Amino acid sequence: MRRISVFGATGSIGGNTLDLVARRPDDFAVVVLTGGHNIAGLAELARRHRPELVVTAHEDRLGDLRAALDGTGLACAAGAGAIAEAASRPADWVMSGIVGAAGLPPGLEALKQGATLALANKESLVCAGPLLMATARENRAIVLPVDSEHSAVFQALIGEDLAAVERVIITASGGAFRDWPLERMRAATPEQASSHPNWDMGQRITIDSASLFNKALELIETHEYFGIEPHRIEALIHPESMIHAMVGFNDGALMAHIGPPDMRHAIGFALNHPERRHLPVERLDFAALGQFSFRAPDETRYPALRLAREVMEAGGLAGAIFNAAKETALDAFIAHRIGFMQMAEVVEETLVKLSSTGLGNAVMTLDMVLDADRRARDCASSVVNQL
Ligand SMILES: NC(=O)C1=CN([C@@H]2O[C@H](COP(=O)(O)OP(=O)(O)OC[C@H]3O[C@@H](n4cnc5c(N)ncnc54)[C@H](OP(=O)(O)O)[C@@H]3O)[C@@H](O)[C@H]2O)C=CC1
Ligand SMILES: CC(=O)[C@@H](O)[C@H](O)COP(=O)(O)O
Ligand SMILES: [Mn+2]
Repeated sequence: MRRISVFGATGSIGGNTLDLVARRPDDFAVVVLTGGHNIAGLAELARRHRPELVVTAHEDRLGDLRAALDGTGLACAAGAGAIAEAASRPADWVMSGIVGAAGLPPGLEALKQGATLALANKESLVCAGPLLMATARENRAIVLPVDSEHSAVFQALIGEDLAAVERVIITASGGAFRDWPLERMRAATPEQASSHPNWDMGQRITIDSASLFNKALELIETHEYFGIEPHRIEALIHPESMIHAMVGFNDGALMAHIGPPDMRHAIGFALNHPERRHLPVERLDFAALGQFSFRAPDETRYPALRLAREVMEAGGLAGAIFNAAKETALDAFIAHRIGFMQMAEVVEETLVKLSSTGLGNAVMTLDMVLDADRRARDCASSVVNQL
């Protein structure tokens, strides 16, 4: 019986993870479930999976969580500190399914206690790739990528020599506005951006898909996780979202990972690793699909891709600044305070203003990352206020 914890249980990744877990009740014992504002959803999951501990991220919701769990005998806690502490509870496998930089501290705690970290929270690698990977190495823990493209690259690399990799192509659906002219994108609303053509995901990543900020994060994630040089990593628009990534080798071969847009594949691969087991995902009928299409992303429509390359070039704390500025800009867009294309302006201006915030020769620590994150949020907020 494997002991597993799910951070971000009330979200899209959390739901898909627990769907797989519920299909094999004899194989898993649930240690921790965490959520945020969705107390009713968290309590329902807790009643079904009977974890040792249930945690909400919000201290002021502890009373609500207690009431929702009344009569279950389940222990509960609240707050960001409680979430990080919960991650230090012994578990074999931990799903990192919180959205945003808030996923970093519990991910590090899970690695410190030697768990396998199934990493959906790409922000952890963007903000603190060197720290996360060093923490895994030092504690002989494993990080398994769950982001669909990175799971695809991981699978294409099994048995291969990284030195033989010439290029990695990660695909992008193009998001909600892929066929819109740029002028129309400028006036796009959060409601319009919150609808994904292929994937069923949380609102924040769905909007990031439309701006290609999601792909920008994923370029950095590829660089940080696999150690592949930035010039070898490409983004390619593939509207069908069936090919998730391709790895090109020095003999000209390309290994493509193909499957339906269903996160239960990438989550299930990490859950069953190192085995492969049956998963309840659709089997593709290529004759019925007919064809796949591709196009190059236009960087005037998607400045996020250029910014990601600048971030990879700068290294150090630039990833933490980039992510925090992006999260702040996204909040402002969702609140109708700035336009869709202005999100990239906020991020670019924050990167320029904080360009001297570096690591120097220092080794990255969580405190440094959190400090850069705070400064970037402050700076990006003042940029938003001036727009
Ligand atoms: N959804 C997908 O298919 C994919 C997602 N990812 C990545 O996985 C992560 C999760 O995405 P997704 O599931 O779509 O997001 P959702 O918005 O659906 O879920 C996010 C989860 O995090 C919780 N949460 C939100 N804010 C905080 C916080 N400050 N502290 C602790 N918990 C918090 C939410 O709680 P509550 O809702 O209760 O407030 C919820 O449980 C993201 O990093 C995303 O980029 C990567 C690839 C695919
Ligand atoms: C499912 C997944 O991994 C998402 O990150 C997905 O890639 C988002 O779709 P886009 O390709 O539109 O960014
Ligand atoms: Mn992805």
